[in-house]
Amino acid sequence: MFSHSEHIREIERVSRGLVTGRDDMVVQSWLRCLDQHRLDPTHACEAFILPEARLREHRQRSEDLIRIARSGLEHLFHQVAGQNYVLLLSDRKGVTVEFLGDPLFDNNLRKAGLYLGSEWSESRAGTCAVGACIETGEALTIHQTDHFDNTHTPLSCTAAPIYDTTGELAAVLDISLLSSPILKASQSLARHLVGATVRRIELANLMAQTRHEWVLRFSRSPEFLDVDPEAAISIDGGGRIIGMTHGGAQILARAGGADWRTPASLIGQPVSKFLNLEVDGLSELTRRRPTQDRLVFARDGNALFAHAIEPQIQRRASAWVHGEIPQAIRRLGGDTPEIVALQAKVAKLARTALPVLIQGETGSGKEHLARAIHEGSGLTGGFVAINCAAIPEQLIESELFGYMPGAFTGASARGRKGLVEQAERGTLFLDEIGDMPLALQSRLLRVLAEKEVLPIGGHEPRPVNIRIVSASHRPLHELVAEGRFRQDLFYRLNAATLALPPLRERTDFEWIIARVLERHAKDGKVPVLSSLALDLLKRHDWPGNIRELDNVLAVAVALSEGDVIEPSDLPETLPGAPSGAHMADDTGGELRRLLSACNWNVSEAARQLGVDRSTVHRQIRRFGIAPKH
Ligand SMILES: Nc1ncnc2c1ncn2[C@@H]1O[C@H](COP(=O)(O)OP(=O)(O)OP(=O)(O)O)[C@@H](O)[C@H]1O
Repeated sequence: MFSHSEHIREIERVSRGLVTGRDDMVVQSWLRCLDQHRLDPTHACEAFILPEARLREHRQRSEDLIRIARSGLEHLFHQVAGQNYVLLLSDRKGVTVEFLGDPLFDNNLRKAGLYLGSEWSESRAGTCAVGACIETGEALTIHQTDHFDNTHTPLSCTAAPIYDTTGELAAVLDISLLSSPILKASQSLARHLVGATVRRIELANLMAQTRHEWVLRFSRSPEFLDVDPEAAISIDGGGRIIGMTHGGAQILARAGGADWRTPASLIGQPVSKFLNLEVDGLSELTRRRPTQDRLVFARDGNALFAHAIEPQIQRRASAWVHGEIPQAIRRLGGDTPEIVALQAKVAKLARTALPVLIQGETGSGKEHLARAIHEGSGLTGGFVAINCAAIPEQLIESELFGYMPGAFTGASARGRKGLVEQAERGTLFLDEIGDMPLALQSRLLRVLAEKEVLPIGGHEPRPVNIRIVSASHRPLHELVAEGRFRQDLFYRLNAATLALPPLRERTDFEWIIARVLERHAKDGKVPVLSSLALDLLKRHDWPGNIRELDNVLAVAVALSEGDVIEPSDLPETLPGAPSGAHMADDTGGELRRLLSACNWNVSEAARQLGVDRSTVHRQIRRFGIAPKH
């Protein structure tokens, strides 16, 4: 048994530059303990466990990492079950934020510092696996008397660093034994297992963060490429590297003669600098081709098997199957060639993360289409809609971006999440985007460009992952030309435009009528139209589109005697009336009925008629219509 005094003597010899047979990284760590951390080997310290409140802060900061790492940790714990190993996940300060160990030994583990909240930084605990791993950025084993502090010499600990996708050290995974065989070599299997677990955690993290970009995975053997790749990088549409696992960073660094310890020399660089590959060539490396054909050459001459994964967004299990048009999108219309072409375009766009702009007259079904895009996307979050024309300008900001507690007079004490955050992992539908005030357009642009949101009164932007669908009944490019809409925002929103035909031009007019009639079934019976009534509907202009049709048929169903709707059940002004003229009946009876059905909400009545509010007001004055009290 190595005594405390022998241990101190060895450390002193090392400090004088003598060779003692210890691994070099242990020697370097002892020297750091003496010279930088000013620790005294004669002074043994108990393990330090953080108070509850501070531990909570550390855990909160590492929440995402813990979530991603957990299944890897559990899998590893399973692999070493029954061998008394303890697993610690520590943050980059060395604080244990997650712990898996046998509860039978709880007390002993806690005493030894193998516990939640223990701090294993080198400056606090002396040479230890977590601390030395943080200092060097490399996987290592600190076995028994390798520890600087005599308190920890019974332990054998193996740790590996976990890097984030930008190449910064984010955490350390440690696997420790309270008592172990004398030989350090006994821990080489532990090092191998920890290394493999960390590799999978980093890969899961890269995949979780990369939805809209390419991921390129590597392996030296074609057999393992698709099932357990060794490394991965993510690449944006312009061919620049935007993320990497540590293995990925090492491949790039080797290929480009750079140092993985300076990630800035890798992130943001064109992939072609490191690999004999351009972004256009990535589609050649997808699973569609046999693995052994997917060989990529690094600039240093090394060859690697590669697997490229196309940009995607997270989907539900029942996600879209290639080639099939989802139900929600099929419900958009009948099967005329024009509508089928529209459905096919919608289906293709739905499964991408591209922002879509919908243009179409009022009431033509823009929101209906936006919902179908959301449902067809397989996104796991919700559909959140905001009508920029319907809420006062000064409220749009807090509605969209939310606010912090006490951000302004009258703000709720708990603050409020904005619609942008409520749409996390889902779709934010911005209806009548043309009515968004210019000042807010810049803030929205920031959300889209930076993928983060800053609530009113907040200082820390929060990351968001949303899909944006916007709509306008006015051609947005005209508003841009008039200087009323920011051009840069227009381009951001308008990766693709979908133009909804007005009802009068729809080739599936009868299909739409059938759907609307189904909605107005009375006692389970779907009303039918006489051929004359259908003829009248076909000849009308429908300035208010499907919403107007819906309203007209609702009234007709209510007025009709039997199941058949006759021309007499339809508004007199219907056939072929030019836009807006159908309000101009002599008595204003139609308008009166509509206004009372809308609770005298003039905007709503105008919407249903497909005319301006001022037109409705003019007609109200003209006919002297007033609400009944
Ligand atoms: N394809 C469709 N089939 C059946 N009903 C539809 C269809 N599209 C829209 N509708 C119905 O038409 C009405 C108007 O649709 P929606 O609100 O989507 O239109 P909009 O263009 O967003 O209107 P606005 O311009 O006023 O915002 C709704 O009652 C909706 O259910």
